[in-house]
Amino acid sequence: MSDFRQKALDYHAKPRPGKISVELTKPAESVTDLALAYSPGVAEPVREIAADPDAAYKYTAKGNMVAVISNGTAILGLGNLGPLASKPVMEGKALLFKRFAGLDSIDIEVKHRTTEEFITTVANIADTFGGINLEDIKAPECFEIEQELIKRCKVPVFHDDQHGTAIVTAAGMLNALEIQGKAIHDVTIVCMGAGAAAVACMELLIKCGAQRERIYMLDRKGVIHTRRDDLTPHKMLFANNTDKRTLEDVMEGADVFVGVSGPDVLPPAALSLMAENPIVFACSNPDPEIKPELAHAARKDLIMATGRSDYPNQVNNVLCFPFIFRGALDVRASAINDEMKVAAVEAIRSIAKEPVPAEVLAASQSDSLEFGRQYIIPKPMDPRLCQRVATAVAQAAIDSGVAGIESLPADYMQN
Ligand SMILES: NC(=O)C1=CN([C@@H]2O[C@H](COP(=O)(O)OP(=O)(O)OC[C@H]3O[C@@H](n4cnc5c(N)ncnc54)[C@H](OP(=O)(O)O)[C@@H]3O)[C@@H](O)[C@H]2O)C=CC1
Ligand SMILES: CC(=O)C(=O)O
Ligand SMILES: [Mg+2]
Repeated sequence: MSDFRQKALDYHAKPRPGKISVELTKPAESVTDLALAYSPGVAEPVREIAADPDAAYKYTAKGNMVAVISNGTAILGLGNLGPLASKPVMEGKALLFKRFAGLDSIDIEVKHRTTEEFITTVANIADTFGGINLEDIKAPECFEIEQELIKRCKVPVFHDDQHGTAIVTAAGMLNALEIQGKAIHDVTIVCMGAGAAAVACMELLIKCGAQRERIYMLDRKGVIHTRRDDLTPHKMLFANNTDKRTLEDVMEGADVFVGVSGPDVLPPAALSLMAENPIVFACSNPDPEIKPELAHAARKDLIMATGRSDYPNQVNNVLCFPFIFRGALDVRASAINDEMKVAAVEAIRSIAKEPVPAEVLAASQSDSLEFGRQYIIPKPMDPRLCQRVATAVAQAAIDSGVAGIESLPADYMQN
């Protein structure tokens, strides 16, 4: 067994299994404490909530609690390994919610037979939480699941692999294009993968100015084009009227490659076909579409990003989901809308252009980080992410009319 594999297993197993636990926020030592916490005192908030459901935000942990919910059908790039096997990833998301945004979070892995059964299960428990983060649910079911849950739930529902990934990809891409001297309107984009992350990333890049006709999307069968008769409705949105059929066909002259598919599917030789100053986001986890060492050996003029923590330029939804939920929950937003997503993109990308605090350099084990090819996007441990992204998202929720409060407190995110 490799050293790293053993270390990762030990990290999860010791000193106690798993990565999260529950902590108490009130004293529970004496009979007086118990009389308040449990019987008879607990009856008072019960009566308040029965009379007014919003009182749950005042008397329970609901307003600071996110459910991370999966069925394990697209666990990272590992595939459909079932709900229980997804638990380490979902606990990991809970760890990140707490560590980076102070949000309490619990993982829920759902076994189900039909899509409707999954939707009903989540809808039936949604009121317990301030928000629902859907995770690692494969396409195409993820699209129906998210849309239906948004309709049925009063709290924000957000499929992280779609929108968290899209927000971070757009933030990193806009910066990378700026560094490479390219305009988003003019670039040709190859997107390897046509699932949850791919569709949302390309739709958001289009909202940011990319041209749909200049995007070539591929699935396991190759280029998605108008003469294919096996396309789902979401793939159809990206069907090109083109004679190009293979990865090599579309990489010829391309400016940008975005990989949200699987490991090692981009051969180094394909990089030599790309235009000058190309951008490669190989975002599949844990193993990218191409290893950065191979990509840099093939192209010296490249900007390269992966989804991993152990290479420069980590394009990963961890830069978004803790903070977008922090902002949404703090203003009791009923939804996470496009205005909030765009606000998150701008807030994330702006941080990369500013000097990096010493604590972030230390945590990143770097001597220096400066906006450029090796630093297009902030590091997850940058405390400015929580302040700036949550504030921008909360304000956008208020301005777009989905918040439950009228204005942000003057000292919001000041401490
Ligand atoms: N860095 C980040 O923040 C994130 C990275 N990801 C990564 O993106 C990948 C996809 O996740 P997600 O969209 O949720 O999963 P989905 O199951 O929804 O979609 C997977 C897509 O990838 C395609 N695909 C898989 N293997 C290949 C291959 N060998 N060649 C071409 N296409 C392939 C599938 O093709 P087909 O339709 O033909 O089955 C499908 O369209 C994962 O590796 C995941 O780790 C996801 C979210 C965030
Ligand atoms: C990062 C993430 O959510 C994924 O790879 O699925
Ligand atoms: Mg995921």
